[in-house]
Amino acid sequence: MTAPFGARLAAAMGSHGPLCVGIDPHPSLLGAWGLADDASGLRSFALTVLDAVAGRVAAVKPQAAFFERHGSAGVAVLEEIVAAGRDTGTLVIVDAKRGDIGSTMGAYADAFLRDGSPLAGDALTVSPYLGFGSLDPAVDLALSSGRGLFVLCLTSNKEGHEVQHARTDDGVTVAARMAARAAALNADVAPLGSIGLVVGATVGDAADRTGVDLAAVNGPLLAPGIGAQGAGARELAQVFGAARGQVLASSSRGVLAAGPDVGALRAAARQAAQEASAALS
Ligand SMILES: O=c1ccn([C@@H]2O[C@H](COP(=O)(O)O)[C@@H](O)[C@H]2O)c(=O)[nH]1
Repeated sequence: MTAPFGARLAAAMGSHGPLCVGIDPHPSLLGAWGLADDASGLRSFALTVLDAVAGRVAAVKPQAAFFERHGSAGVAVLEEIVAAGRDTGTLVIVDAKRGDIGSTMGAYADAFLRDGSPLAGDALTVSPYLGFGSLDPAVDLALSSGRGLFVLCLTSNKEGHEVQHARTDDGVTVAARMAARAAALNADVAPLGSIGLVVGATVGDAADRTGVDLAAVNGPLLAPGIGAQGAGARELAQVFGAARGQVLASSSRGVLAAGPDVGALRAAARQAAQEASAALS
């Protein structure tokens, strides 16, 4: 029986520090690395990132969109990278941000969270904006298979407030409601629940303003926005406060820009992990 994702992530962050390296094969990065913008370029890019950081960081996060834009050949590369990442023992968070009505969500859960599925990593990013309950099939399968979810809560983009800061009839913000639902699923779990949230490192004091109690979530907090989107150590410390021990900082372009040299990528990831660790300790 696989240990729960939250426990596996806590152990990985304890061993390697609180950094997740995003595998985002942007066309511009492929070009800068001297690779073609096709499936073979994607494959070289992603395998190089794994070579550089697997076994050295807590997690990697392939961004599905950059693979899907190449159709079935790109999805086949994503499958290969998910398998290769898992073989190294480094946790794989598939960033596909799925969300749909419950019956269709069951199919997404099968694709990304079921044992034996070629797209199943250790965790999946999901969108709760069809209602948190629409995620039930993914929650059930994640928890029963030792996997995890990262539910979008306070996203790093500037438009996120339009939905996430809105208040429902009872005056509670949408973001706070999503966080409370995740907290209920993680109640009494130690050391960390498996239903995490996405909270951008760029959101400033949004958690306070929206009434999101990050520490009470008792689950991991995936924090994109480091590096290319402008956040750094100061922002990490400011945004997460008392919840800093739950944070998995995520950087894609900030690390990937150091490639294609494996040693340079490794050094960039090491530096990002050290900075995140110092900011969050
Ligand atoms: O709120 C969110 C949720 C997800 N992301 C994803 O993280 C990476 C960020 O890449 P950088 O190059 O480090 O900016 C990317 O895959 C996004 O889709 C996010 O940025 N914000």
